Amino acid sequence: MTRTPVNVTVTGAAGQIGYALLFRIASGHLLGADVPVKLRLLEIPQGLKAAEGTAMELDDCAFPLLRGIDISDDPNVAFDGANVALLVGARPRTKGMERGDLLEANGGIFKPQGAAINAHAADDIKVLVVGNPANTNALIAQAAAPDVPAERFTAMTRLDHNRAVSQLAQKTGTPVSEIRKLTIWGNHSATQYPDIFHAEVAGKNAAEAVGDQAWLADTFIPTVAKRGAAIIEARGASSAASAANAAIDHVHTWVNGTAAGDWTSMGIPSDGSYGVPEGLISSFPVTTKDGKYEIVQGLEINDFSRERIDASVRELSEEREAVRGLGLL
Ligand SMILES: NC(=O)c1ccc[n+]([C@@H]2O[C@H](COP(=O)([O-])OP(=O)(O)OC[C@H]3O[C@@H](n4cnc5c(N)ncnc54)[C@H](O)[C@@H]3O)[C@@H](O)[C@H]2O)c1
Ligand SMILES: O=C(O)C[C@H](O)C(=O)O
Repeated sequence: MTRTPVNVTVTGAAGQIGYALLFRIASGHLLGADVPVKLRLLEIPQGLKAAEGTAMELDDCAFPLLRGIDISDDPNVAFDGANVALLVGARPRTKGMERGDLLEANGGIFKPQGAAINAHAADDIKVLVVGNPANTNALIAQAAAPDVPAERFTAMTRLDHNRAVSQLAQKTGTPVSEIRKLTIWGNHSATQYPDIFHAEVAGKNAAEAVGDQAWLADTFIPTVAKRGAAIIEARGASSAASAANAAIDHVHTWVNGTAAGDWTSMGIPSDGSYGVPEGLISSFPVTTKDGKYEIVQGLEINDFSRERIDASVRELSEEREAVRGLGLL
């Protein structure tokens, strides 16, 4: 039986991340090797021509799973019937800029997009916000979509998760495939907290395997938390291929499930777990199954972790207040 194609809307399709992302969606990495997709690309008017060029290249790949590409500068058209929405289009951070500086510039983009999702997306819509500041942009879009279940709006911390896995693998001389149960808590920003106290390296507790508190506090955490800025400094542009890869991982895991004995990190609306105020879109350890996620419960949080989780969550609360003040919530 031929499966109905899944409509995947990508905003900012002509940008750097878009260019790295679209080809992988079309080749089956987002949803699975047997799932046909239709791409709906949203750009601003100045980006339409470049999006058309990318669409020509997508055609030229003759991807068997790609069943159509529509391009629009109207969110009401681009989100019509969307099953998955990847909100990438935003203004990227440039050298010396903190993510907070972007709140006002990008807030205006996510409110109308949330409203268009509310009015036109399919009932099973799943939204991933990549554009920064991702957690608070997701909150803005969610607030503008009162008819969509709040938990369908998520923000990307999978890139941070993958960065942390890689750093830990390198430190312990272990393959990435042997690292499990790592957690990113809080905001996708320099305050995020990559937590290895419950992680495992080849089945052993990661903090014990590392056995080096100074490395954890002074090297690992800052390296992961400031990796985005380090990439901007080195490349002169923000991370693109690794961000696209993380977006693929986030949605693939959400739809297809986490492996037994492991979890992942997602920015999701808090239900109050671990003392994170309800409603903030904060990163948590989650397991996924049948297209739904659940926060991993019952983890013991030591003082070192508590302090860092609280600091990042405080920043999220401040961002929420700031966008409230701007009338975006
Ligand atoms: N969450 C993460 O881990 C993570 C990682 C890397 C980058 N990012 C963020 O992703 C975003 C995109 O990065 P990029 O490198 O692709 O930037 P880019 O500037 O190359 O591309 C952004 C694209 O978005 C388009 N755009 C702007 N406003 C739009 C709107 N209202 N509707 C549709 N399209 C719109 C632009 O025309 C442009 O083509 C940035 O905010 C960046 O900071 C997030
Ligand atoms: O840090 C940035 O501004 C880009 C992105 O969010 C990243 O983490 O690479």
